[in-house]
Amino acid sequence: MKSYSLYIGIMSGTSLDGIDLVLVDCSEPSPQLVHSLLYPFPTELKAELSALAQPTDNEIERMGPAELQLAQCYAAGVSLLLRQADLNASDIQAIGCHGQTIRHRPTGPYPFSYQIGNMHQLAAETGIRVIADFRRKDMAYGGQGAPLVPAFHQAAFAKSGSNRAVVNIGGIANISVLKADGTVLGFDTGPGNCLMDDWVQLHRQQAYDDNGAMAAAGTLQPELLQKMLQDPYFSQPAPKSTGREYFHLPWLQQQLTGEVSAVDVQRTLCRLSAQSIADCIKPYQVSDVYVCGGGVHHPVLMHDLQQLLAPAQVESTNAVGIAADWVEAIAFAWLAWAYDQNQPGNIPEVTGARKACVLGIEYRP
Ligand SMILES: Nc1ncnc2c1ncn2[C@@H]1O[C@H](COP(=O)(O)OP(=O)(O)OP(=O)(O)O)[C@@H](O)[C@H]1O
Ligand SMILES: CC(=O)N[C@H]1[C@@H]2OC[C@@H](O2)[C@@H](O)[C@@H]1O[C@H](C)C(=O)O
Repeated sequence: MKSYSLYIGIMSGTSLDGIDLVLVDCSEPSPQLVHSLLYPFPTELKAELSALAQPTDNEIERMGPAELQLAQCYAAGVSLLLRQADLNASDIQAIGCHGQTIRHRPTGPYPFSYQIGNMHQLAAETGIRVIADFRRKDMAYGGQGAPLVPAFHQAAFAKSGSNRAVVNIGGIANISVLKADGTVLGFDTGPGNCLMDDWVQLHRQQAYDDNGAMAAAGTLQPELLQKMLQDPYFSQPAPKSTGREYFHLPWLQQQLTGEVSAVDVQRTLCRLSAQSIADCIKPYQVSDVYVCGGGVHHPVLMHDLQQLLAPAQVESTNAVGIAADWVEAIAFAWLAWAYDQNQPGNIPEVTGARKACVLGIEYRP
């Protein structure tokens, strides 16, 4: 009889579009997705997490209750996932939980990165071991603490004999270049969907530009694009990582000095994401580009990427059998598995850490 090694991955990313939960079988060399669900944030908690992602009033008093409520949501999501998969807590080896990033300041004299979520509460409520706090060990060795998914991308997508790229387009976008010689590069390229989300929220009160409709209605403004691309983050060398405390509505509003219509701004923001991603991949002459994260559902963004990266083939990770919506959550299940195997989860060449480390801390029920 086949034996399983089941891990749960939980990711709630910078878009705050909900909590991604996956059940993954790690008994095979390539982790297999067994079940998945998107658990919604209660409206008030979403608003509070969004507020905490920028400098705001009374942060500590607000963070405490927010991280407890977040853990309760994670636990409710786990309970639903187990019910739907007809499994018990005792069937699961561990949960790998990213937590919610509320601040990421990887540079300066005192770098730090906060992923909140009361992990003791999550372990207590689920009765399952939780592995969390994945970023700070890498930072203790001088790394950026991000991106961490390149190690998983290498395990899941690398192909000997060809240069491939994997692009995650969430709120922020990050790339992994998996080279034919087995080495890996990776970093955050800048905004993925976050500025487009902010803009459509401001003008149409929608959480995101569904199907890229607003971007499709606009015309690219080359001058605005060039101005935005002048931001020093885009030309900064790797290792580098960024977040919502940098690419946010005030950043965009600072760029908008002339008269440009709202739809033209949205079209240009879409190209900004595509162009900043493509500029980073182009030098490596990759044959295939696999895209994951919510950006795969934005046809204008995918079209721009294909146009800018041709002759490389741009497609969703679905094309190689890994569900594009769940790659990040699968990566955190895999990082929990890597913790149990005493296997490093970071790639020093990516994060800039002085050494490869086993990432995470264990919380026992
Ligand atoms: N149907 C759609 N049309 C257009 N855009 C979409 C669609 N579905 C999702 N998206 C975009 O994808 C985003 C969510 O992507 P994802 O869940 O990968 O982000 P995240 O994991 O929260 O962020 P990060 O990877 O930065 O942590 C949404 O905010 C939206 O901009
Ligand atoms: C600090 C933080 O939460 N960073 C996220 C964010 O979302 C995308 C990009 O910015 C990436 O650097 C990272 O997430 C993925 C999971 C990572 O660490 O690889």
